[in-house]
Amino acid sequence: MNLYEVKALTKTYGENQGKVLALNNTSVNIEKGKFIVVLGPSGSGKSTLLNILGGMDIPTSGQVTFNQMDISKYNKKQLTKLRKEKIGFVFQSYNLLPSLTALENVEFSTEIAGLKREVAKEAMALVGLEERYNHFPSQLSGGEQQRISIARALAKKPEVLLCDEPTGALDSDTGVKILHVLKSINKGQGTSIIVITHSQDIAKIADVVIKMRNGEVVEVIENPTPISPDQVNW
Ligand SMILES: Nc1ncnc2c1ncn2[C@@H]1O[C@H](COP(=O)(O)OP(=O)(O)OP(=O)(O)O)[C@@H](O)[C@H]1O
Repeated sequence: MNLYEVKALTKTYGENQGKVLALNNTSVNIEKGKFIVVLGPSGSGKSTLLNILGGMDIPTSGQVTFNQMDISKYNKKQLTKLRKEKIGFVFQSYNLLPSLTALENVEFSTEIAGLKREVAKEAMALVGLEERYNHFPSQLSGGEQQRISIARALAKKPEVLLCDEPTGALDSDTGVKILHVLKSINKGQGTSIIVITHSQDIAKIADVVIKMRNGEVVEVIENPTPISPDQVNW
C-alpha cells in the first residue's frame, strides 16, 4: 500500500533569470509503514520534496497523492487540516517555544490536533523523557530538545513523520540516540518515517533509500537488511 504517489512533480521558484528548478518532472511511490531515507547532495531538491509531501508547499505542476487523496489540488484550508491531523514534522533546529515547559510544548500540539491531553504524556514516554516534563528547553541538552520536538510531532498521532536532517546539529552519540527513537517509533507504532540526510551511512538504517540528484529521484533502493543506528559510521 502506498502512502504517497508522486507523479511528474515539478517545482520552480522565482521567475525569468532568477528561476530555479527545484524539482524536475520527478515521480516516486512511497510505501506505508516504512523507514525511508531521502539521500542526495545539497540542492538536489530533498527539502522541496519533503515540504510538498507535508503540505507546507505546493507543486508548480504534477500530482501528489496521500492515502489516495490528491493533495496537490488542496486549497490552503485543506492543507492546514492535513498538516494539523496527519503529518508530524521534525527539523534540524528544534523550534521549541522557550517560555513553555517540555510537556507544555508537546501538549500544544495535542491541543491543536484536538486530542486528549494524555496523548502528550504518551508521546513524551515514547521518546523516553517522562522525567523532563517540567524542564524548559534551555535546561535540556540538544538531544533532549530534539526528543521533545519528536514527541511534539508524535503528539498529534500522525500517520507519517517527516524529518529534515534531524541529527544535523547533534554529535554522533546523541545522533545515534535520535535515530534509535525514530526507529522504535516506526517499528512500535507503525508510523511511516521519512528522513532527509546527506549521509550515505545514515541511509543504511533505512528500509528504502530514495536517491535524489538535480531535482529528480534517480534511484529507489530497497534494503532488506537495514543496520542498527549503533552501527552507523558517523
Ligand atoms: N524558497 C525558495 N526560493 C528559491 N529557491 C529555492 C527555495 N527553496 C529551495 N530553493 C532552491 O531549490 C533547489 C533545491 O533546494 P532544496 O532545499 O530542496 O535542496 P536540498 O536537497 O534539500 O538541499 P540541502 O541538503 O542543502 O538542504 C536549490 O537550488 C535551492 O536553492
